[in-house]
Amino acid sequence: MTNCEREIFLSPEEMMTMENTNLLLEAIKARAAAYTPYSGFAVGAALLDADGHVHHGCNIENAAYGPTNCAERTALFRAIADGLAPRSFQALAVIGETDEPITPCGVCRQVMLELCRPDMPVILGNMKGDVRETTVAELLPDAFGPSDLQKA
Ligand SMILES: O=c1ccn([C@H]2C[C@H](O)[C@@H](CO)O2)c(=O)[nH]1
Repeated sequence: MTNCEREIFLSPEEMMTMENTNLLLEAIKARAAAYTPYSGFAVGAALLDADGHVHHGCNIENAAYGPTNCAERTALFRAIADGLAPRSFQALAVIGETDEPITPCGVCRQVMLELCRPDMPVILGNMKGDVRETTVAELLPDAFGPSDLQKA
């Protein structure tokens, strides 16, 4: 057996790290499309669906500021508009040029809770390579969510 033929076995932790890295790389690709004439702060998001497909999102700013859409919501709304089922997603990665791994705004946290399962992993990164993994529920404790209206 040559070195090339030898199989490489990865531990579950190593597999997880690889999947997170891949999704963050997709978020970096998504970030390239950011429209940020006001803040100059580009953010990218990548949403992994149940079939393994990735949906890109970027922030899209507005002269009136308020209508600005964050990268996270762009990815989620795009996937829902494309017909994917709410709460069917596997993971969301987000990246921006922050000192620590980027942390989503409150509006995006509420939208994540609406459209993702509470235990869905959220992988947060920055352009220096720092990474933090959390979940939708951890990002929005004590939340008012779909179950409170019993329309989930
Ligand atoms: O998690 C975040 C944080 C901020 N932004 C955007 C909103 C705005 O366009 C810019 C500055 O807040 O970054 C995101 O897209 N996602």
